[in-house]
Amino acid sequence: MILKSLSMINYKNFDERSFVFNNKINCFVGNNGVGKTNILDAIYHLSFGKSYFNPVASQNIKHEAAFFVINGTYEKEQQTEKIVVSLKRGQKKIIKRNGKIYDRYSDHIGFLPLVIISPADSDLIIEGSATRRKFMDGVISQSDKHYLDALLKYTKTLTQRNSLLKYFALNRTFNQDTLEVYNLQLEQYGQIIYEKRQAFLETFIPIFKARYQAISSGNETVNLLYESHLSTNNLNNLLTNALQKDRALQHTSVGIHKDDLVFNIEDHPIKKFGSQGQQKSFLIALKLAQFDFIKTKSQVNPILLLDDIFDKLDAQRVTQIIKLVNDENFGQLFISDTHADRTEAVIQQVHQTYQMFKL
Ligand SMILES: Nc1ncnc2c1ncn2[C@@H]1O[C@H](COP(=O)(O)OP(=O)(O)OP(=O)(O)O)[C@@H](O)[C@H]1O
Repeated sequence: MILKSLSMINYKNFDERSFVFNNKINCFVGNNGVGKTNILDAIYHLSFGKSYFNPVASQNIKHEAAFFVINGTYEKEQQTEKIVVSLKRGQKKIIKRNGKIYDRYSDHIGFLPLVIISPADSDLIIEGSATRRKFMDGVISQSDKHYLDALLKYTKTLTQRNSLLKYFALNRTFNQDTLEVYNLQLEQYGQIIYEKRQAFLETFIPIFKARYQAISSGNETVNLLYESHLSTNNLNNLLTNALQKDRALQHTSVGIHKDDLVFNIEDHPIKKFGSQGQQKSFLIALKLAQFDFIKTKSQVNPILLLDDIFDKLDAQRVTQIIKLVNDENFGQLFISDTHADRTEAVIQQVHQTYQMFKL
């Protein structure tokens, strides 16, 4: 799968901009703030229908403009695929494939597999469990439609159940039967998600460990541990046991929306006990394992976006990573960096064709 060309109108700091890409490696170089990351984010938009960096959709429209349009032309399985993502202020986002609007955004997820490695990934270590669930969801959803479907239904039911708990509290009323309807739905979808997360990690953890060993210089052991309320009991029982607490809190305190993925080094949390270098290697290993996993599942080489990669790693590590992906016949790579010379020196070592875009 190759992204042949990209054009953007009113996307973040760009008025109008078009690029025709190299089939292998593309580098965006320029000073801080010229919009290198924004271009990568536009490519991310074409795969996921949203920004990797800014969850508020309207903030991706150029200041003072009324809309943005991102247009990508891909070659996939000898077919040309035209993807358009557009947003007008105050309206719903539109995603089109070959002129046809998707009824549901989720139908598009996984069609153009993509992995991004960015300095913002450190949130996975620093922030709360939601970012790590989002990571798991992102990896699994790109190769499993049933997972995404169960996740969307679970999230919708959870919102409804929470609204009901608020309604009960506000109106000093309670109805077990109505709540039970939601409990059963949460149990049904939650069990699917729990089992799929477990199965995913069984495959993913060995890949991740191998990637970490390959890119780290040390011999330390790393691990990922899945934590879920559902490992202790089924969700219906958990919801029943938590009823008084949930009524007091006016939201649902147990379920797979509280799952976490613990990042360990030598059996201790990497957040507290990992060095800067170990944390960086950990994050890169996670993302490369994501690349491997999606590639195996979807039989497509995901597009790989390397944002500001030198911010995380020294030139030797960067070369190692690019060689690694190159050796394994990767698809297409997009890199952003402030220094053209540094990037070019690394790229030339992999003996691939490439294109530099100076911004
Ligand atoms: N909605 C928007 N409208 C206009 N400009 C925006 C919008 N959102 C972001 N920007 C601008 O985009 C620029 C940042 O772009 P980007 O993060 O892509 O830079 P970069 O080239 O990757 O920089 P760095 O090397 O520092 O990472 C900033 O100048 C910011 O003000």
